[in-house]
Amino acid sequence: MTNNEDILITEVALRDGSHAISHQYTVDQVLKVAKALNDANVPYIEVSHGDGLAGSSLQYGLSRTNEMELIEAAVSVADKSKIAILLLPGIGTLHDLKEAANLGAKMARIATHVTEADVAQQHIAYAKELGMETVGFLMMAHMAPVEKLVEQAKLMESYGADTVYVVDSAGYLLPEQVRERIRALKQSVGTKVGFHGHNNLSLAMANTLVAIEEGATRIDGSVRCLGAGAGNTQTEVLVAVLERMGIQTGVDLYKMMDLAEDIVAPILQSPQEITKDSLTLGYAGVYSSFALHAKRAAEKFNIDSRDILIELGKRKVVGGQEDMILDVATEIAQAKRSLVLK
Ligand SMILES: CC[C@H](O)CC(=O)C(=O)O
Ligand SMILES: [Mn+2]
Repeated sequence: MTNNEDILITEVALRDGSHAISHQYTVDQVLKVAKALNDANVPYIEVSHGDGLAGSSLQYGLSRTNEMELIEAAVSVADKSKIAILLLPGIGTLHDLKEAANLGAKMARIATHVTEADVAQQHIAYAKELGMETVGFLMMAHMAPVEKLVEQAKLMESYGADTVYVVDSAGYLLPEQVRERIRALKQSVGTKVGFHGHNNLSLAMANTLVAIEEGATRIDGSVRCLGAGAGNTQTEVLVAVLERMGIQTGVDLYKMMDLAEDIVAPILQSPQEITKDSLTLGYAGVYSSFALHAKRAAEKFNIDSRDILIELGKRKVVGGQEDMILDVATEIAQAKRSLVLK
């Protein structure tokens, strides 16, 4: 490990948190957050649209600022931290990856649905060619049995991933489910293993600690829980807990607390809480980034957003199927109307 730390944290508020603020980051906000994270010795800072490079679109939500400008801003203030980007093959391209690398991004996290690692081959290989550290990011990890996850992680490894992540995109996994997944990966792949949690069932911290117990050494967190849904494992809290457990992260706790309170809290449109919508994401196993889309659809059709999310969970909708949110909302509204007319 670099820096003799036990756990290396990747701060995701400037990427996953983009979902929570409808992709409205400004250069000034990114400069301030990235500088403070760098000063607090956070090893990796992820910066991208919430849905990864080139995510800015009507389907996923338009960014206020071109993400390449945000990446450039973060790189300009990070002399210790490395800037990471997220890329979902099919949304981001090799061209986007190259542009980010040219701007100084040092880590490429290539994200696929948990059963679709094969679409990451080109992107992982190209990131390696560009000299970047590479992560295979297996999203919606609850949707595949452990053996399938292992098979997909092995594929990511064969493409050149330095680390493979178990990504609990819906915040659905229970601690024992995290345990069996991380344990299986540790037994079968030679890469480092990481964990990315969401706090929709208030289990992000517990799940992260179980992941660490089973040998995960790369952990994602979002300061002030600034991530999709109820947010991720809260970085400053994680640093404090690990410090008490005698586990070194190298991150300065007071500086993280100050950043959370003074810089990040004012960026939030509302405090990150486990609301009825985010709780439903975790309960139904739905992508955390769907929360705001479902809320808007519910308002438009005057229906309960929880009904939309539960139905999306039943249909096992995955990332990239955001258009289904409106379809499901329309169907629920029609069914409601026909009930009234009967
Ligand atoms: C849509 C990409 C997604 O937000 C990536 C991620 O953080 C997750 O799956 O949890
Ligand atoms: Mn996430």
